[in-house]
Amino acid sequence: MKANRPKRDVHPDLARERLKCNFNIEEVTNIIDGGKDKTLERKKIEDIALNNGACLDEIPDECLSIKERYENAIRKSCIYSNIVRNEMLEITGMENFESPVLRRTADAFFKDISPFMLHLGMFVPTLIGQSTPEQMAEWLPKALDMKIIGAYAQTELGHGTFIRGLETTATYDPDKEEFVLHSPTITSYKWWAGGLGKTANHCVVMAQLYTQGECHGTHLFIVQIRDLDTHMPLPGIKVGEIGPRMGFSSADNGFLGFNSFRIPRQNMLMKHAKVEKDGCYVKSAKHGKLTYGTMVFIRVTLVSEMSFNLSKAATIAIRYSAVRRQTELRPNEPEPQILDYPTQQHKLFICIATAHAFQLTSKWLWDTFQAVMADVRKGNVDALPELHALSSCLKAVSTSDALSHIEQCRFACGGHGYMLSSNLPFIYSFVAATRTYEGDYTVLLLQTARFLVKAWEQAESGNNVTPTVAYLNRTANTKRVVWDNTHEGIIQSFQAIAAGKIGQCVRSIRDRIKSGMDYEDAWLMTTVQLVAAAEAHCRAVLVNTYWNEMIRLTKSSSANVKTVMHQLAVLYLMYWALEKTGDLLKYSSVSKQDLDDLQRRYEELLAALRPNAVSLVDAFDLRDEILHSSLGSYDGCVYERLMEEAQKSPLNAEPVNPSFHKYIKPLMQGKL
Ligand SMILES: CCCCC/C=C\C/C=C\C/C=C\C/C=C\C/C=C\CCC(=O)SCCNC(=O)CCNC(=O)[C@H](O)C(C)(C)COP(=O)(O)OP(=O)(O)OC[C@H]1O[C@@H](n2cnc3c(N)ncnc32)[C@H](O)[C@@H]1OP(=O)(O)O
Ligand SMILES: Cc1cc2nc3c(=O)[nH]c(=O)nc-3n(C[C@H](O)[C@H](O)[C@H](O)COP(=O)(O)OP(=O)(O)OC[C@H]3O[C@@H](n4cnc5c(N)ncnc54)[C@H](O)[C@@H]3O)c2cc1C
Repeated sequence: MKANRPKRDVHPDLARERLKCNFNIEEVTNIIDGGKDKTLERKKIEDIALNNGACLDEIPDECLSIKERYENAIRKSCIYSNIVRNEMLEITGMENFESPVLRRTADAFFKDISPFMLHLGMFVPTLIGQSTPEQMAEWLPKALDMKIIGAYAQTELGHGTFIRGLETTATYDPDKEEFVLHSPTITSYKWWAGGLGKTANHCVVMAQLYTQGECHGTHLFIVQIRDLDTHMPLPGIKVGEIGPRMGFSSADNGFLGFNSFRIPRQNMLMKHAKVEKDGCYVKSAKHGKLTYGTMVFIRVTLVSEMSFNLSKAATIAIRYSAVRRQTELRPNEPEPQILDYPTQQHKLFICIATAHAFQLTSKWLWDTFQAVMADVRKGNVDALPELHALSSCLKAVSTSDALSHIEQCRFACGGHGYMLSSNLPFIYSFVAATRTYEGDYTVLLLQTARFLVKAWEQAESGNNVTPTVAYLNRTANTKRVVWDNTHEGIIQSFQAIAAGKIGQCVRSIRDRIKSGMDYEDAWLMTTVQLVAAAEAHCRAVLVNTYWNEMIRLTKSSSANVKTVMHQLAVLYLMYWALEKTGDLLKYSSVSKQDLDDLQRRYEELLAALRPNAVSLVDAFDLRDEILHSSLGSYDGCVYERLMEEAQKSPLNAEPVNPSFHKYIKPLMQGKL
């Protein structure tokens, strides 16, 4: 079902915008992609996906029933995974099966979510991260070759956050050398796993391990849940889909219950702990939380995922704003493009800057993750707490910021932004889920806060702390930092805010303990402040990393590219400084005059960026097939596309709907 769309001339307003561009777009694209070779590789992979059946559906997905939508998503997922398996992985290399480039081509097929996403997104990474070499040899080739399709079943109806509270049990039976999986209560039913409801025939299950009469906490097991031939659930398995959701509508999120269901001993994923044939439990992990590794991995990848989603929303809203005209400024003058309104620029330019900030930070985070994992493989887990703290806060803040900026993009498109054909509601509901899944925002910031409180205490007593909190060594014992409106000054102010807030948390906890509370209650009473402190730390990390990476990556760029990349980074610093004026007043010597100057400079910067705005989103290089938007296509033919999409509404298939004769007419005639 491939729709042939008419090729149109570029809207004159967009064409004029492109003539104003004063920098080399390709250079910026190369920076975002991570180098010229990476851009070429991405384009090659996109060509393969888009020339091989990426489908613009004749009937929009949103006009289909739940069942039709799922079936269409499965049809396309099969085509897509075949292309990934047979063609794309040849280019990226099998080890890069999770490359963001592959991920973004998937959007050419699915406005919503592929039911296979969690197979590649979590099942395969769990096999890689949690298996012994023998288990990997057994399962991984089958999974990569789509001979088995998996899900990640951790969350239960009763618990998502508190993993130690999960209720599913895996009890070892040494006589048969099997584990017996059981769901003892309704709340122990697995709930939410993507692809579990109808698609997966296997899944990774997190369950409480019992052996020799003792509980050893949560461990991971690989479980076949459906017959590979008939796809019927195996005896002892109760599986289904959880029902309609805000987004993720084609991902068949599922529930799963076990009735004394048996699996072989070898199906416990035994990289970090094992159960011997006789039932003896042996732990080899040097760190108690290594079984949570897949979650850390996904949290790391989500930062780049947020950059991608934000760049899509920004492209749609900025191209639309260049074409949309509204309200005469002066009598008899043409209505301006809405992009000329500084209020519109304020909503949208931060989205471009944030997409850059997240992209550059995500590459740095990925390198950090790889280095820590290499250490872990050698048995050194010293850097794991810092990685956990860092990935937790960056996941929380990037998903939360992306969500609010994407909502601003929708606001920026007025009524048309509310149309599903704009794609903004799909992008929004996808990103809304990311703020919750893989660790809720508040919960993850509280994890970071635990690390920060310990780091603050170390710094306070004069000990050196780890790199991402090194600013505490400088600022832990300082009251207020001297305000300086350069980029270094603003970055230092963010570090001072973070240090000030963490210090205030430590004092609050100590005061509460002094007044008779135990540690747990004192911590609990301080959690509102602790969340704010962890967020402030994350902002300090983001501004510092974005700035340093921007400088590093533009060293050999042309002058105008340097300028525009510099402008975006300064805009990012100023935007957040102005958002946090209360904190600046509290933790730096900033004056009212300084803040007024900052506001004025920010407004001047919006105006300076205005001529390059459309080209900056062109530099994201998002093809129309990936954007799926009536408002954001490269040619800017917004009104034609809106009308075209309206024609596809099933309600327009007939001039008069039967409900007129059945209900409305009798009502009009007083016969109802
Ligand atoms: C064919 C088409 C496909 C195309 C797609 C292609 C590719 C896809 C690629 C990318 C796509 C992008 C993204 C989408 C992919 C997948 C995502 C989709 C769906 C989401 C799936 C899920 O949501 S899975 C479920 C996730 N669940 C959670 O995250 C639960 C959150 N809870 C926790 O993480 C934890 O349990 C906790 C941290 C809240 C608490 O744990 P607990 O055990 O109670 O620990 P504590 O007692 O509080 O702490 C003790 C101690 O441990 C430290 N710690 C905790 N966690 C970790 C860790 N992970 N690592 C290291 N250390 C850890 C903690 O800090 C404490 O330390 P201290 O005692 O020293 O303070
Ligand atoms: C679209 C989607 C896809 C998903 N896919 C999967 C999947 O494939 N596999 C899987 O296993 N799971 C999956 N999940 C589940 C997801 O990981 C959990 O929903 C998430 O971790 C949050 O847990 P929860 O639902 O138990 O929320 P809760 O923990 O019940 O949170 C509810 C509220 O309580 C607050 N709260 C909870 N604990 C604390 C605390 N200690 N301190 C302060 N506040 C707290 C939270 O901040 C939140 O405001 C998915 C969820 C969604 C929405």
